[in-house]
Amino acid sequence: MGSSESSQVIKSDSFSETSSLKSDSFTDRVESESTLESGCLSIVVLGASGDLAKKKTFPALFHLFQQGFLPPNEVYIFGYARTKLSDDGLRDRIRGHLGKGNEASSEFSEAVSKFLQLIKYVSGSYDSDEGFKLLDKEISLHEQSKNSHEGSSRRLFYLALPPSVYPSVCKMIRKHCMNQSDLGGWTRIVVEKPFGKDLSSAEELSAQLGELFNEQQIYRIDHYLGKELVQNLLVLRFANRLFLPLWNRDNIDNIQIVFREDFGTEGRGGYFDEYGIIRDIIQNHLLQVFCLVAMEKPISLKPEHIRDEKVKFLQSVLPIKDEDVVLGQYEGYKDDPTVSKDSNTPTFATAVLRIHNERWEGVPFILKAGKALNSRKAEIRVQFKDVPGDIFKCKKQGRNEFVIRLQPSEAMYMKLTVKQPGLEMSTIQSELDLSYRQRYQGVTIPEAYERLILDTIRGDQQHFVRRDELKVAWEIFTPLLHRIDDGELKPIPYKPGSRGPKEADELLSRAGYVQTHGYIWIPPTL
Ligand SMILES: NC(=O)C1=CN([C@@H]2O[C@H](COP(=O)(O)OP(=O)(O)OC[C@H]3O[C@@H](n4cnc5c(N)ncnc54)[C@H](OP(=O)(O)O)[C@@H]3O)[C@@H](O)[C@H]2O)C=CC1
Ligand SMILES: O=C1O[C@H](COP(=O)(O)O)[C@@H](O)[C@H](O)[C@H]1O
Repeated sequence: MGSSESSQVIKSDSFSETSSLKSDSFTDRVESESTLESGCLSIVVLGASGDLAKKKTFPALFHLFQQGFLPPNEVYIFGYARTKLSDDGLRDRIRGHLGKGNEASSEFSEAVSKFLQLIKYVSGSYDSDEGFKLLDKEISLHEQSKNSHEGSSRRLFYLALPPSVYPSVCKMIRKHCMNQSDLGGWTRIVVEKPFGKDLSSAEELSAQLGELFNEQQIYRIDHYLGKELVQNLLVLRFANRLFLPLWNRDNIDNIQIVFREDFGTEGRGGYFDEYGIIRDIIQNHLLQVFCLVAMEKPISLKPEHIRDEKVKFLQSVLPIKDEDVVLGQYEGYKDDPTVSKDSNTPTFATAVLRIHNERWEGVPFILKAGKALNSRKAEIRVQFKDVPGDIFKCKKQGRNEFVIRLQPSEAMYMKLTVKQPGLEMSTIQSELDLSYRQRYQGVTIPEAYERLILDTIRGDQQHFVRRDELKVAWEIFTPLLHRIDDGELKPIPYKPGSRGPKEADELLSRAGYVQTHGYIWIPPTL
């Protein structure tokens, strides 16, 4: 990319125009740099025949369409992949995945039909000129049909593709499908994880993409950053006086960030075996949550200020020691014909991360993720230190814990010791509970992808991973990953449907976590 064109694109991305797109995010009110534009918008889903496109990308686009964020007079959606399909063939593939519970209503069917009519399919390969020339022609036809002025149209390319084809696809987009940006138009690309396999491959990929697009045009998506309770973390920490004095090594003993799934790698064994649970979940999703839980307050909500703080925090993470890691592999994992018979790939991992900074020195952060476990949930568990001077002799009952349940049943609850109601002066464990289903009845929590795609259209990179952030994330995990790849660390077998290897619980208690016995939080029912 010529430098003048590159700077022109940056400039156009910071234009602020009036918009027909709805905008109600609080970041808009607090001096966000996100753009508000109108004009022709072409959304291109590359890999449209695939699993992610069908299950996440098209449904997210449909929900945005239903809410009026993708006005039919401005927006057209293109699916692109190698598979030979007609427009109707693609529509039939995705139709059944668009519902969110109200499928029976005629209003819903009407919305589905209108949405599907906005979709066109173009077939072509990922590295040949013809397919992308054809794609450009179709996009241009759409832009002309909307009387869009050259230079004012917007083109969003969503790469729902294996990362191995990112470089060739990006080259083709750059060569054939770029938009002029002189009237505020833009070209943006969204790339999925896994972004590389280790530090050097990620850096190589970043360099390849960096030659073609500038950082303002690249949206590295991590869908955990679009989850409601993840988006709430900065508000919770920095808009509540209550937490400010408590959120540090003086008060907090340990923090867990946990991801559990109650199913295995079904249907994705080939992909998973190459990557494993650390690359699939911990290095990206859990690490992003970790940043938001522990980073310092950004000077504003501008995307660069937030991402600067994340990078600074990640740079203070100490190298991970082998004795701070437990790996597991569920029994039966290798029965999948797409998985190597002598696979050393972990499907479970617990890693204790330690921070070298003033706030967190000595506080272990325990990142845990596993497939084929006994439940499906993701949560953050902040365990406070014991109360000094235990006059109620209640220490053994449990410590205060602040739990943020990301999914399912979004909630925040604080485990407290209270007086047992009645005549006796005895204590029990209870909770202050904010359960979203109960507190926000009738409010639909948007899907992560829905929010993040809207951000890409608005040009808000706050919830996307910056290149230097990605680099530090890989720096933290690459030495450990290489030791696993070389077979120096081996996963311990565990039974599907269990808690994972018992060694992980032993590591947890070595790190200082004290389990509360005889208490369990039950999500309130309506
Ligand atoms: N599926 C999921 O739940 C999630 C996926 N992701 C990420 O999203 C991206 C897409 O995932 P997913 O949809 O599952 O992937 P798929 O394996 O379904 O691939 C998507 C499409 O890419 C094309 N494709 C597949 N393999 C190759 C190949 N080796 N070379 C060229 N083209 C290929 C196929 O289209 P055709 O042959 O028609 O061209 C396929 O339909 C990946 O980066 C993945 O890691 C991230 C989070 C969750
Ligand atoms: O990125 C991925 O995430 C899913 C879990 O996402 P969730 O939103 O359902 O928690 C995981 O199943 C998959 O292995 C991984 O690639």
